[in-house]
Amino acid sequence: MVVAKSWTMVRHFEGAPKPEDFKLVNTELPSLKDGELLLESEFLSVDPYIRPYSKEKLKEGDIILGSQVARVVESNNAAFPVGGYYVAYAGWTTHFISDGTGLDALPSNWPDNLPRSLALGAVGMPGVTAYYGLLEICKPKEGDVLLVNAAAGAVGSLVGQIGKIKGCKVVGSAGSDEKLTFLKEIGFDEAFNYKTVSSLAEALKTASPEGYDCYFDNVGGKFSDAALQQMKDFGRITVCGAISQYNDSVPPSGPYIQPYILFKQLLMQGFLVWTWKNRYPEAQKQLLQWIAEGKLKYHEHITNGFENMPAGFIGMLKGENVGKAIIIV
Ligand SMILES: NC(=O)C1=CN([C@@H]2O[C@H](COP(=O)(O)OP(=O)(O)OC[C@H]3O[C@@H](n4cnc5c(N)ncnc54)[C@H](OP(=O)(O)O)[C@@H]3O)[C@@H](O)[C@H]2O)C=CC1
Ligand SMILES: CCCCCCCCC/C=C/C=O
Repeated sequence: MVVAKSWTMVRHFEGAPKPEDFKLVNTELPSLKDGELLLESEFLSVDPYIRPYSKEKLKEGDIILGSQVARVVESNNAAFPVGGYYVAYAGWTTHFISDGTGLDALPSNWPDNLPRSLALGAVGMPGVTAYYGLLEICKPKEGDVLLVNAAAGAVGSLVGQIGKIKGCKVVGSAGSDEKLTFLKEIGFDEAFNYKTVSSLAEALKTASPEGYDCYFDNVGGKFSDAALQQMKDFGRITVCGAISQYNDSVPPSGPYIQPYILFKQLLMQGFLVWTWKNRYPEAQKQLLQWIAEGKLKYHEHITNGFENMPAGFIGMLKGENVGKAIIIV
């Protein structure tokens, strides 16, 4: 008999998630039926989307949303043999039973020297987000100036590097000086700490006096208010995230952006990686190749221990991570 440990939501988050919003529960799993398999989570992912989506997708007592790389430990389904590794969206749990629906095998050419946790990061959902969100919406061209915020995180650090591969000048913003050093190490041309600059507008102008052709927005809010004013005519904007607003219970009223969009003739489009689900393999193949060629560097921020998962999640939302925040069971 297997006991699954799972993190459940005690109450809906109000403002920033707090340790007391989470409860660890043990559940005895039943024996497998025909066609079922038992999986054990090896790596789990903590991602910003959990904060906004939990409101509409979860009720109190449910297992927290999330994905993992899990190994098949028992199987009554010949299509999923013991020992196979899959990415699943089974939530914050150490073990789960599946009939195979929704399990994604790791890419078949997974190199022996790469950690499987990358299937949750640079070669997984965040990697695919950076790839299509940048290339299909911002459509960067050689010589373009690209701006990305939350630049030292899972998505942002890849966006900047893909921008460099495509011949852009890349400017990043992040929330600590340690992160700025990281951004320079992975090839960003300019980087500033949005928490310590005296004026966002001035920091954006100093980093690129001629303005920005492409803006990959992970943050929204005041940062975007400032960034829109620095766009060049016909600039392209990917609205990928709005992390500065996920904890707001009342939407802030902001400057109204229509005049900037109108007079600069900007293109601004929301992006959800889920829409690109059937094109994951194409992006993953390219991401793996760039990693193998040394053109794309990945960095992981590891929290050890399933019992520390809420702390890893809360810490990521506060900006403690450099690169992809991962939990090792
Ligand atoms: N649209 C889509 O399909 C997807 C969207 N996303 C979005 O992309 C963004 C980045 O996700 P991901 O790379 O996984 O996460 P990150 O690894 O970038 O971690 C989140 C980071 O956000 C930054 N942050 C937190 N609060 C604020 C704030 N108030 N203002 C500015 N920055 C803040 C922190 O960095 P710092 O120290 O710099 O503040 C923190 O490290 C998120 O908005 C997420 O929702 C992610 C995946 C898919
Ligand atoms: C129950 C929802 C699972 C969705 C996982 C993928 C999230 C993609 C969209 C992210 C948006 C903002 O972070």
